[in-house]
Order: sequence, then structure tokens, then C-alpha cells
Amino acid sequence: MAPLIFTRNLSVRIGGHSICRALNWQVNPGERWAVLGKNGVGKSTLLATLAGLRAPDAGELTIGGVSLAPTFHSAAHRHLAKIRGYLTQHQTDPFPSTVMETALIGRHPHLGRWDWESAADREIARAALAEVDLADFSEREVQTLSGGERQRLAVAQLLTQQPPLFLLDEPLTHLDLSHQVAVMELFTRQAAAGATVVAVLHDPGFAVRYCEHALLLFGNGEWLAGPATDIVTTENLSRLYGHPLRELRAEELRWFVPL
Ligand SMILES: Nc1ncnc2c1ncn2[C@@H]1O[C@H](COP(=O)(O)OP(=O)(O)OP(=O)(O)O)[C@@H](O)[C@H]1O
Repeated sequence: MAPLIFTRNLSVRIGGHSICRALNWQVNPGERWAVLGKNGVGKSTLLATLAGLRAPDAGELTIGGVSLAPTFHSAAHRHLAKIRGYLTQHQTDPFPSTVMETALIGRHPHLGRWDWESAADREIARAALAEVDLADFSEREVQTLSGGERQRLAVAQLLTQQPPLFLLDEPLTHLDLSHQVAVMELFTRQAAAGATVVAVLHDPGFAVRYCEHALLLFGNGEWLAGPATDIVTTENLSRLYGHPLRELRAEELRWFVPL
């Protein structure tokens, strides 16, 4: 099966700072990857690059068979919109809109130029809202939602889009513990059904619990990618965060606590 993400010697920089240098990385259908690193190392910038929203500095990048670098054709944007769903770190709502209308934005890549959303589209959106515990919120104004409710709506909009690749920038922001688990389990089910998940996470315990692969960004262009069991270790994490950590085990769960 063709990889969803393929990079060869990919280099991404921002403001004179190297995020990754010569990144050789392959993400296959059904895989779940956690991206870990300190604040400011460039996790969001790398995700925006994978989403096709900024150009890398060097190397090759292909997303779902669409070449984003070194060659990229603007005609590929529509195709790309069906391939990858991108959860940004902050949600903005400049215009009044209901929860249902906001979820339905996820259907836009699937509609023709003059099409309205169909009953089937609305059903997909309704099911997505139910998945994130917002079934009763359809007619609420989006600006009245709490932080956690707004974040769950952003997840519902992604589910409504039904992309094969989910790029999630801190999907657990604003969520209470039960909704953190619910959202990670929801994406685990998506992966079991064949979708691919790449998530920026700040808790390595959640990373090893829900992702079988990890990409570590060390902030100087250096990176490590591979099976989470091999590379999410106290030694690597202590170096990654510049702070000593200890691993605690509870039954089959692994947690990492800062000392
Ligand atoms: N336009 C810009 N010009 C220069 N530097 C920028 C610009 N935009 C962002 N940066 C810097 O690039 C670095 C990477 O930012 P990015 O948001 O990708 O980091 P991050 O790893 O996602 O951080 P966090 O964990 O805090 O969300 C940061 O140091 C940020 O201040």
C-alpha cells in the first residue's frame, strides 16, 4: 500500500531555526504517530507543511500520492482537501454560525461548485457531532460554546470531512480527562478502520498509549522516528524536554513524570 506521508531528505526551517534536517519518514495507512518536542521546536510548523500550507526548504514531500515538494501544482489543493484533515491549534469563528453549519464545513471538499449539502451530508455531520458528545448542540451558536466544546466541534468537523489522513495539532487542548480519552479512542477507531493519524501531543503517556509510532523533534534539526516502544524512553524524553523524567507503570500503561 502506498504511504500516506513520504519524505526524503526533507528540511523545514522557520525564522532561521531548523525544525527537521534531512527527514526520511514514511507513514502508512492505519498507522498512528505522535509528534513530540518542546514548545517552539516547530511541531505546528511541520504539521502545516504536511498539510500543504507552507513550503519546505528542501527535499521531497508527498501526501497521499500528491507531490507537495519539490514540485507542487495549485490544482492539487482540491485533491489534497479530500486527503488530509487538519486540526489547527486554535479555532477562530469570525462569523456567526451554528454548530451544525460549522460541522458541515467538513463536507466542502466533497461538494461540487454550486452544490448545497445534501441530507446524506447532514447525516454524516450529525453522526460526527454525536461521536464527540455534541448531539444536542446542533442549533447552538458556535460563539456560545465553551473551550472544550469548541475543540470537540473542531474534531467533529474533521470527522465530517472523512479524510484518510488526520493531522492533529494538540487535539487534547481544552479537554477534560474523560474527553481526552474519548477523543484518542475515537481516533484509534478511525485508524482501525484504515485512517492514518499524526498527532502533536504534549503527554508522552498518551503518546505511547494511543500511538504505536513516534516522531521526536529535538529543536536543532535532529529527529528520531520509529516504533514508540523503542524511542519513547526516559532517556530520549529527558533529552527531548531538557528535563529528567521517570517512567511509572500501572498494569500495561506507561506514564512519564517530570522529576
Ligand atoms: N513568522 C515567524 N517568524 C519567525 N519565527 C516564527 C514565525 N512563526 C513562528 N515562529 C517561531 O517558530 C518556532 C516554531 O513554532 P511552532 O508553533 O511550530 O512550534 P511548536 O513546536 O508547535 O510549539 P508549541 O509546543 O509551543 O505549540 C517558534 O519558536 C516560533 O516562535
